[in-house]
Amino acid sequence: MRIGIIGAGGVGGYFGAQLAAHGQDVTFVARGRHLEAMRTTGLRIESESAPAHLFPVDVTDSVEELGDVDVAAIGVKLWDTDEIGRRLGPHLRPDATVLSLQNGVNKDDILRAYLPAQTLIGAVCYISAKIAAPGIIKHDGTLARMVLGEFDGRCTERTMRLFEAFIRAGVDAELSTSMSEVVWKKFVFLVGLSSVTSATRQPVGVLRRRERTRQLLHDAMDEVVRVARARGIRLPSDFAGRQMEFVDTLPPGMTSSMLNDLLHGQRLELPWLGQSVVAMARELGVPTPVNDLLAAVLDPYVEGAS
Ligand SMILES: NC(=O)C1=CN([C@@H]2O[C@H](COP(=O)(O)OP(=O)(O)OC[C@H]3O[C@@H](n4cnc5c(N)ncnc54)[C@H](OP(=O)(O)O)[C@@H]3O)[C@@H](O)[C@H]2O)C=CC1
Ligand SMILES: CC(C)(CO)C(=O)C(=O)O
Repeated sequence: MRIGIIGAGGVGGYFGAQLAAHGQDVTFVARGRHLEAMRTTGLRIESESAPAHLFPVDVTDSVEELGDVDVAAIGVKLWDTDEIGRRLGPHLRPDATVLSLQNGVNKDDILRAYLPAQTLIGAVCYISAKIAAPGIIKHDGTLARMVLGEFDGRCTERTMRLFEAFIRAGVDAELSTSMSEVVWKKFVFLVGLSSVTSATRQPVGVLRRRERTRQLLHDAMDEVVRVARARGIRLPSDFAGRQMEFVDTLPPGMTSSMLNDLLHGQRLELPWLGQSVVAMARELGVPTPVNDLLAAVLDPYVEGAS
């Protein structure tokens, strides 16, 4: 398969490198010093479970050059989604497949505005990875999970081909027939984890060990479950409790991509995560005092360090 990876950061760089290292024809779109390093020294994945070094790397700075790919996977931060959709849409083949590796519950709606309707499939990934230095992606722990599926629940040849490509690349992949629930389940976990790790500047091991922060994490997730249920998403009412069991399996040093951005003075995805929960909850009349407070505490950092 000819695969374009737009945004070669923590997520795009990791999954793209694994696909390329296992036989797929991958072109990355990158920019700045990361692009230069990928051109000169390649793309290195530092990982305890799946280290890799691609050299040479097929990399460009032009989204428009991906016009003939079979699959385009989007791995930019949420604030760059509109730009990517606008640039990619007119160049895509009508039979291409697009998947967003991003977080949040409105990533696919943003893209739908720019892409031919049939191109988009659902995707949700679980991984902790970041650009450690130009050309180098650091994968923390061993979690590398990808859930894929058509939004209408059908099992199609294209989702099957992609699923098989991820499995061959060593990714813990799964095909789902209920992608909107999958997207919301990740959202519940991520909103809680990103807001609480960022507000406390602490990793998951500390948060789950201390009674108060454990309760805070549970309650932040539980409010998102209430918002989801008020919107008609079929999540069990005790889903936050079940997510705490998942939290207990994570490596103690794991944080979140938002805390990584905060510590590096970068913009935060908060408007699409915790702050969007607060906005949805207001419309629905669902009380979310924990997320209101966390969103307010993090608000001064949303635009990054000036
Ligand atoms: N990191 C993680 O562990 C996880 C992240 N996610 C989600 O995945 C998404 C991506 O996050 P993450 O991988 O951390 O992000 P990163 O910041 O690590 O990577 C994004 C990359 O895309 C580049 N980029 C943005 N726009 C363009 C463009 N027009 N042309 C070329 N390159 C571009 C950025 O460059 P520049 O730096 O110059 O902006 C950056 O190198 C987010 O929605 C995040 O929430 C999901 C699961 C886990
Ligand atoms: C919590 C985590 C690491 C899980 O994939 C994530 O999605 C993020 O921090 O953006």
